[in-house]
Amino acid sequence: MLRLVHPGTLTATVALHIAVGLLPIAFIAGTSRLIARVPAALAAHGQGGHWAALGLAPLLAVGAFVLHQLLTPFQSVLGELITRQVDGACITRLMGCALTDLPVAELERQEVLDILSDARGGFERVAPTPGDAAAGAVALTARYAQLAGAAVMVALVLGPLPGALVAVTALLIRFGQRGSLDRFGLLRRSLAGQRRKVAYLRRTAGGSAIAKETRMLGLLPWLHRLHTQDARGYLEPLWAGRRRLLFWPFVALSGVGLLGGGTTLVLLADRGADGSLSLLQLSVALQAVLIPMRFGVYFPESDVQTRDGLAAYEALARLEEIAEQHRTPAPQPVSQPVSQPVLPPPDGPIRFEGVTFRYPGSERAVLDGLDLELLPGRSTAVVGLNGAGKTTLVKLLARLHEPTRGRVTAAGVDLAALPAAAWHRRIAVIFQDFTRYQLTAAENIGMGRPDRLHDRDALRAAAERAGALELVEKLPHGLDTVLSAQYDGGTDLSGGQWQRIALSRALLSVQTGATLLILDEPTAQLDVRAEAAFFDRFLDMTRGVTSVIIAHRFSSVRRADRIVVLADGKVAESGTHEQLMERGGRYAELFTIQAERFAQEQRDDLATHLDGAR
Ligand SMILES: Nc1ncnc2c1ncn2[C@@H]1O[C@H](COP(=O)(O)OP(=O)(O)OP(=O)(O)O)[C@@H](O)[C@H]1O
Repeated sequence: MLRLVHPGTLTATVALHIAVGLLPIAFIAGTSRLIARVPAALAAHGQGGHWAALGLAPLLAVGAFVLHQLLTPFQSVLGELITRQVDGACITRLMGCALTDLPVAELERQEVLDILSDARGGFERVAPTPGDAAAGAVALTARYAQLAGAAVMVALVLGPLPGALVAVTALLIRFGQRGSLDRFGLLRRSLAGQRRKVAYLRRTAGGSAIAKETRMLGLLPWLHRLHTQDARGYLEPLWAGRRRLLFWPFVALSGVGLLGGGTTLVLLADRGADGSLSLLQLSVALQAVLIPMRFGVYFPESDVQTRDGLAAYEALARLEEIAEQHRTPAPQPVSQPVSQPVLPPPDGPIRFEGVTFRYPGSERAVLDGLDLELLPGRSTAVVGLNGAGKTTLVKLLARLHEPTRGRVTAAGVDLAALPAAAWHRRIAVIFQDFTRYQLTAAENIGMGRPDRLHDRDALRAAAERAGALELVEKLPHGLDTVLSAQYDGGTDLSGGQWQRIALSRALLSVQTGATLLILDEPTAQLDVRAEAAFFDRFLDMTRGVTSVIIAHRFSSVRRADRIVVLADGKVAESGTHEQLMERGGRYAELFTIQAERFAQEQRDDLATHLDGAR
């Protein structure tokens, strides 16, 4: 991890810590010399020579003290610099890993989510970060420099054996405690799942979204109970572990410290009593012996930082390892030539060929031998009941998951053989839960093609095609308005307005090279009529583009070139609206039920309206 620190910063920090660590040793030397000179100064008192009798000792003591005070603040300044450098590099790696390198299937695995939560917790400064760990580790040089200085002083006064004794005692305590801390760190890591639950509840309860429901439904006591229960599930094993792994070893190690320190002090007292030590030696050794004794406590500048910060760094390293396992191509037999993936022509048909898909850890096949062809330049609407697998189909098409069996091809080329990034550039998707970035309108639209983010004409053209230009122009700062009222001059958008922005984003991709447009029910917040109008407009605007539209309400997509009904993991029916109605099958049945319900709702609305008017 220290490789992430700029060499100049690292060298300067280590040098500073060594200086700050050794200055107390110089102070001990100065004060001891001062004490030793006191009798001579007293003798010279009144004869005007008492300052001269003290010699340079006061200067050494005061100089060491003042310099120590002056340099100490720079320790935290340089420590902060190390923290920033390491965290900056790590956060870039974490973003790359979580947002692109890790396959989506991995991001849905419990174990990976736990690791991710630990890594993210570290970077969000919920716990010490890897940068804090690096700064804390470097800060230890001050402690060890001081220990070395103290041991040398004891050795000079009492001999090499007592010098070695104080050093070894301090190191034994230190490494004993470090071991305890590491074991405690492992326990903490094993509780990642529980910790994630508590963190989720705290984050949710701290946000504004839940406030309305909490008031309306009187959820507060229930939330309190849930929080207490989850917090106990996490904290009780942690506390028990702290007693077992930290407290009792601490008591035992304190005994070791007492033995080593006590032996040295007894030796010192004995040598002092028999007159074989001068006042200077006695003072030096007495003060020096106290320094190793401080190794009996945890170091506030380093211990928690290295334990938790390293855990976050290790979590990042494990995520990168998982991502790497997916990146490594399967070894090819030596006799077979390595084939380069060929990008399919953009105007070929896309086919699902006998595609079966199970989510990791699930026995149920969501798609079960599905065959489906998406015709180039035409719109295909995919409809079906809740849980029929419509979104799953989109995920396979977008290569966020790979089929368990069968394949998806574009112009005959298996998508699995293509680099995912190249395929992604061919697609524009609006997901059900598309991201509403708290950024400017320009950036929200420009996300469709980040390399065209500054091409205002392209952004406007996309907004115009999506019917969002008027909306954008009415914003307080036009395209530069932040789409969140939480920022100065920013504004919130309605669900429908957001959909238009998302559509502009997708159309920008199409304008600049994407050849397949996918809409996964981005109209959930619209009423029936608005949804139908949205899809009609969409179909008009994207004529000639290969598009896939997922919809709940059958009536909304009746104008699609082809409608596909998904059921039991397969295509149950397909055709135009008219063909499917004529056929009188599942589509016709569900369409009629939905149409009747809609007509009834309209009659009810009208009756309520008339009652109110009377
Ligand atoms: N990440 C996942 N892990 C395990 N099962 C999942 C996952 N995502 C979806 N499923 C399951 O797969 C099935 C199909 O889900 P999918 O979201 O594809 O349906 P859908 O037709 O889009 O439904 P809806 O109309 O409600 O959006 C459901 O039974 C769902 O529970």
